[in-house]
Amino acid sequence: MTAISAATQDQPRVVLSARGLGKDFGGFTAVNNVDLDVEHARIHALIGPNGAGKTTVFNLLTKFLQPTRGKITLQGTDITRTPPDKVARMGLVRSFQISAVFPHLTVRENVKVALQRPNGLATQFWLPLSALDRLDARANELIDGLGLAPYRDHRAADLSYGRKRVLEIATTLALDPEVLLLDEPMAGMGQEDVQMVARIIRDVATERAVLMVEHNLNVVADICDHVTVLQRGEIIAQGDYATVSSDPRVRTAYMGTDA
Ligand SMILES: Nc1ncnc2c1ncn2[C@@H]1O[C@H](COP(=O)(O)OP(=O)(O)OP(=O)(O)O)[C@@H](O)[C@H]1O
Repeated sequence: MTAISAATQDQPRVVLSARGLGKDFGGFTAVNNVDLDVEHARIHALIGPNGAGKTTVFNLLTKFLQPTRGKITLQGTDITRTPPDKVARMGLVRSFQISAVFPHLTVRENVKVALQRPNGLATQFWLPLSALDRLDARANELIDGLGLAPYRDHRAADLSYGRKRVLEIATTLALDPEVLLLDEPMAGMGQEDVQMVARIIRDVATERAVLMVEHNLNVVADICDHVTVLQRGEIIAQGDYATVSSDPRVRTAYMGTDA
């Protein structure tokens, strides 16, 4: 590799960006003046105490809520007024947790159903065998890549909680997103599942950007490259975990003290 191409690879590439983002609900400002840059091949955490505005920021970025103020760009394109389905097709995909998985279908069937969406195959009544073969190959690739191979023919309902989350991530990856938004991916999990899902998120992020809301600060410290801390709708700190966790404002926000 030449020095120039190595340098280019090391350059952070911003794929999702927000400037001056704000949301008012009636007279109440839930999010104010949020600037955010989410980079390719990085895991970015959005943290903050309850009611800080994390979910609202997620809803604004994915366009489930219309911003009151500010601008959002995805790969350089202004998406501030773009509807959510179009934003998803442009590569910004949000995980919808287990509800996106059909419990009575097997792991393989769930992934194939998800794969038919981006390919537009679902609208066809029957498919040439070659198309089905391609679908099978891609489904197997996703299943193997996420460590679900031993459970390929298990019904989703019979999977452990952690593996259901992994299957849900697999169905999201079927859309081949450039930016993956995960809302509390570790919620309700035991330690073993947390470690498995953390490993998978790290793998997933080698080829795309991940933005996640996460309450488990051990996970954030472990796998996140960049952390944005919100409090009362505003950013109070940004940087790597070591930087934000030693920030007195963050300590006060979490503990009620900076001691
Ligand atoms: N649709 C709405 N109408 C009015 N207020 C809202 C609405 N959605 C959120 N809020 C308020 O905005 C603030 C931020 O809420 P949000 O759910 O974004 O916080 P959060 O950081 O995700 O909290 P948690 O960690 O508890 O999920 C809260 O005070 C909440 O009550």
